[in-house]
Amino acid sequence: MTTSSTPVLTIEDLTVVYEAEHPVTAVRDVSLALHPGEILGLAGESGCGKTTLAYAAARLHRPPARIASGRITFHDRSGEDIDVLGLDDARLRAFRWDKLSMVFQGAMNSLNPVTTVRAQLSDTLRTHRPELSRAQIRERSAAVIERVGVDPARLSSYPHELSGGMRQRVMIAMAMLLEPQVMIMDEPTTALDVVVQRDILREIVRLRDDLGFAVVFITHDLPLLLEISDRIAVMYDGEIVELDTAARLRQEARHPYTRKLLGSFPSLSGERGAFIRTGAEPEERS
Ligand SMILES: Nc1ncnc2c1ncn2[C@@H]1O[C@H](COP(=O)(O)OP(=O)(O)OP(=O)(O)O)[C@@H](O)[C@H]1O
Repeated sequence: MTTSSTPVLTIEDLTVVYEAEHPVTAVRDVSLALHPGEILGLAGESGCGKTTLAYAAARLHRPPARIASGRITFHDRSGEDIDVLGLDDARLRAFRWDKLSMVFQGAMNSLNPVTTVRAQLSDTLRTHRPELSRAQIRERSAAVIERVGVDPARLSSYPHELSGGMRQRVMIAMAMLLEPQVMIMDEPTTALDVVVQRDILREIVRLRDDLGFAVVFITHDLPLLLEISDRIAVMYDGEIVELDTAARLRQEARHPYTRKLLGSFPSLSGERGAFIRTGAEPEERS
């Protein structure tokens, strides 16, 4: 997918510290530009700071995490530049889900167990789109649930009546509901079995193609990340040490850590997208 030159989100010199007894600088001077419609993969070993960066970008970090310095700017399609770190609580609530949304690992468990899928979707729509009529809310809820491959009859279901895969799809529908320009996905399918993961990932790529939102995608599955990402940022000890297209990283990774990371997957010469397009299993992807 080609990317336009004006980013949708820019992160500049972001530093995030956990103010524990021994403070940990989990994200160090990170700068990043996310372009409209691109899938940016975030790779790196456990503990390198991926989740901290993702949470901070959505301003979802909680104490002891503190943003020590940096700027996050959302370049809205309306032309307005939004200073994300400067938003007050009310504006932040309006910003989240609407402009930028998140799907985290296990997000499916954050669905409210005592309300139906329909009620959860319509609550969000009523809050953020008060101008919509009841009929429009019903229509939109059915359309979004269908888009993520769930039968709209399921709108009347409670979360416990759905499989894990379906619940995670509902969370993706929630994240897409207001047509945000950026979605941050941290291990969105990790808790699911491989076949369901593949179906959902294929769906995410297709939806991105249709709707044009940008995605920051975090997974430990490097082969998968290489296939679905337009560019990959490699993090090491809180810093982004390399950022390039998946193809170029495969051929000419400069940083020793990236080479080590790629070297640990000897069969990574497969054509990008084969897994998503054909559903080939990892061992067939050589
Ligand atoms: N609540 C916390 N208090 C103190 N340190 C923390 C806290 N949460 C995370 N850290 C530290 O911050 C660093 C980055 O953690 P983070 O979870 O962002 O890494 P990650 O790359 O997402 O790891 P994983 O891939 O395992 O999810 C690690 O050193 C971790 O120990």
